[in-house]
Amino acid sequence: MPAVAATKGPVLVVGTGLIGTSIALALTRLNVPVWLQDLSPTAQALAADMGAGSIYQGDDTPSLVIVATGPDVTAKVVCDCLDRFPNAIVTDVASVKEAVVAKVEDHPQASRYVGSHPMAGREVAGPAAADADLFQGRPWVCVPTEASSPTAFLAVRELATDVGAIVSQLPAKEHDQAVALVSHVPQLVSSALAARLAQAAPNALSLAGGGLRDTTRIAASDPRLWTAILGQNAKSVASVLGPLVADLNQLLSAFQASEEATVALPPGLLGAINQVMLAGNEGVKRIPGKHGDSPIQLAEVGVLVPDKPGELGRLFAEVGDAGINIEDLRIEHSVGQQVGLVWLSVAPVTAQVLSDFLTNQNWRVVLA
Ligand SMILES: NC(=O)C1=CN([C@@H]2O[C@H](COP(=O)(O)OP(=O)(O)OC[C@H]3O[C@@H](n4cnc5c(N)ncnc54)[C@H](O)[C@@H]3O)[C@@H](O)[C@H]2O)C=CC1
Ligand SMILES: O=C(O)C(=O)Cc1ccc(O)cc1
Repeated sequence: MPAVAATKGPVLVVGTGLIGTSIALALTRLNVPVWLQDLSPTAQALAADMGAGSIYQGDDTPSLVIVATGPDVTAKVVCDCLDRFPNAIVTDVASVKEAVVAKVEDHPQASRYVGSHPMAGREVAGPAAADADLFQGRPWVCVPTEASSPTAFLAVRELATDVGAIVSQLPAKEHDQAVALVSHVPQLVSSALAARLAQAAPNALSLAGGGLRDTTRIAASDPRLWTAILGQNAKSVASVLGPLVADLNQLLSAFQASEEATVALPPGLLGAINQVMLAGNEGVKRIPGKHGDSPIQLAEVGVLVPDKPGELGRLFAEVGDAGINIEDLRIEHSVGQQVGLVWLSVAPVTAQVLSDFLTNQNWRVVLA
């Protein structure tokens, strides 16, 4: 993050929930003056108490307005802000862009608007969950309209860079298609999968491991926000969901054939399973690495860590002593066990060295 912000304040954040307050915290940390406004007096006051800025009193003029309300009201709030602040640049952070841009483009002052979308968030809504580091190293898409001025575009780019994000640019329609694939349909699939668990027997749930946790983490997301997001991106979501459902139906037919078959393995079933597994292997390899750079292959080293205070810290310190960088991390917990399985992702050439080193230090090590 730059030590000196390029963003020229004062900045007005309208909507001091998770995203608005996170941006406000990041800008305040850079000494940019920030004003906060929310329909909810509680959200507004809590954001101010968290150190995100001061409550907007209505008599000063911001240079930049960031609209961070739900996507269903974003276009209207952006247009209101273009009217209220005749010299300010206005951006928004809504997860869907085509519906917002289509409405704002008709505004006579649309040259002062550039849309944006930080690709970072959390399952929890509201200012209490905000984090000044939320956007560090995360993608941030700038979505200029035909009317956007270069000055407005530059201001929004600078905002994204100031909060530590990696900036890119897309037209609204392409943006919406891309996020349908990488964010909106994954949310639906995760929720639909987790919904299967609602009536599951406790015995079955007690067997849950990392696989289920990984695939259902985002099912805890805010239903109100996601209903608005998905409703606004229906066309693009349908274009991803349709082929996915077709693939699942094909798989289902292969499995159902086995229910009716007289032989244990009906022809076609294993081929259909293998095909989806191979296609999945190809797809997952294409997800970019942690800094948005080209996909990197990492090796995982599993370490059994006692469920006691300080043990994780001790493990990390010892990995540091070995001179090895932890690229990523996940933890599997088992019900009723006093240990957790910590999976350390490291450069493949260092995996065996790390495993030997930690074994020598009396850790229980598993190589993936
Ligand atoms: N939650 C996430 O992970 C991400 C959300 N976004 C987008 O950011 C925007 C905000 O999302 P969150 O911060 O998660 O929601 P949130 O629910 O935490 O905050 C939204 C805030 O906007 C306020 N608000 C609603 N209408 C308003 C109005 N007319 N004037 C002033 N305040 C108003 C609400 O009172 C609430 O405090 C949404 O458009 C969402 O699509 C973008 C990236 C990630
Ligand atoms: O995609 C993810 O997993 C996130 O990082 C969270 C997220 C949720 C909603 C968005 O509009 C953008 C990002």
